[in-house]
Amino acid sequence: MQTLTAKILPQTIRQRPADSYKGTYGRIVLIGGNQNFGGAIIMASAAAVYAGAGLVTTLTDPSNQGSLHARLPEAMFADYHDTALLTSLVTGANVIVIGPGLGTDATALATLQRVFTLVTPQQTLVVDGSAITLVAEHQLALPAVPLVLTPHQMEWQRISGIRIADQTEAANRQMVDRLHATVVLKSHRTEIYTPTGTYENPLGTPAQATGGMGDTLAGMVGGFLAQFSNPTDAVLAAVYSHSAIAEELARTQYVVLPHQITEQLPTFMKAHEAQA
Ligand SMILES: NC(=O)C1=CN([C@@H]2O[C@H](COP(=O)(O)OP(=O)(O)OC[C@H]3O[C@@H](n4cnc5c(N)ncnc54)[C@H](O)[C@@H]3O)[C@@H](O)[C@H]2O)[C@@H](O)CC1
Ligand SMILES: Nc1ncnc2c1ncn2[C@@H]1O[C@H](COP(=O)(O)OP(=O)(O)O)[C@@H](O)[C@H]1O
Ligand SMILES: [Mg+2]
Repeated sequence: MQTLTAKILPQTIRQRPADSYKGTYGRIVLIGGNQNFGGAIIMASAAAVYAGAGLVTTLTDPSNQGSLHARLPEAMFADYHDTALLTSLVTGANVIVIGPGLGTDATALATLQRVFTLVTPQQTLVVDGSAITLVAEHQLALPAVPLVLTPHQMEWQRISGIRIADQTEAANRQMVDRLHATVVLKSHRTEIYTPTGTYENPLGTPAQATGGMGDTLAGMVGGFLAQFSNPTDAVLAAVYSHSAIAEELARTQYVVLPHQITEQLPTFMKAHEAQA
């Protein structure tokens, strides 16, 4: 297992070319947030916007529209019950993030299944939170597209069948290769299994142990994938940045709130960008 270093940041985060516009930096849709978990998809969407994704649309329960726009006017809203709109937005996206706060009821399942049938190999799909639980509960086949899964240890147990105590590198690798996905296995020391390598994130702090921290990471992963050319590097750099910012904040804070990581992203990325 390789240990990630700060080198992944300038390797991934590029100075923006002058001759560019929002379309250059990707079109991302984030799907989730039922009537109870609206905060999850709002945090994920905010992370994608602050990471620099060009155009961000949030597909969620309509009860979340007001809070989404109050918190994040940069994001567009769509009702995830509107199947025609969902189809056109998913079809037009480069990156789709599904799962934060999606829940596991019939609407959530139908939405996930619809997205699985719509995505194509030209897109990248990030599957997080409830969407992972749904795949496990209903034994759904994952679509044959570039896939990133971001389970915590219990979600990984559900989808892989490997109990938390038995989640060794060898056991995880066998399952990752069967899933044909990049897997970000989140814990106090997150591991990233890519098609070609395995990485340990050396950073992270218990100040991060608060609800919404993973929702924020899912949005960052999506935001990095939307705009940086190497998808593996994009995932690695997002994981590293998430914890590096948290560690900086934890020097003076007992707990780090997910939205505070998001707020630091533009400054952090500027400090670590490579020169063109
Ligand atoms: N503000 C919000 O709207 C929030 C919504 N959330 C959403 O709630 C849904 C359910 O997700 P949860 O993860 O809370 O619930 P889950 O039931 O999926 O997972 C939590 C269970 O996993 C166990 N577990 C074992 N190892 C763990 C580890 N390393 N990290 C985390 N849990 C571990 C916990 O003890 C607990 O029993 C998701 O869709 C999520 O996005 C949560 O992110 C919390 C905040
Ligand atoms: N003690 C810890 N040390 C380091 N990182 C942690 C710790 N506890 C939680 N995290 C990080 O916080 C995030 C939690 O993700 P997740 O459980 O999906 O949260 P949520 O679904 O509530 O947003 C992961 O990135 C995990 O690595
Ligand atoms: Mg989560």
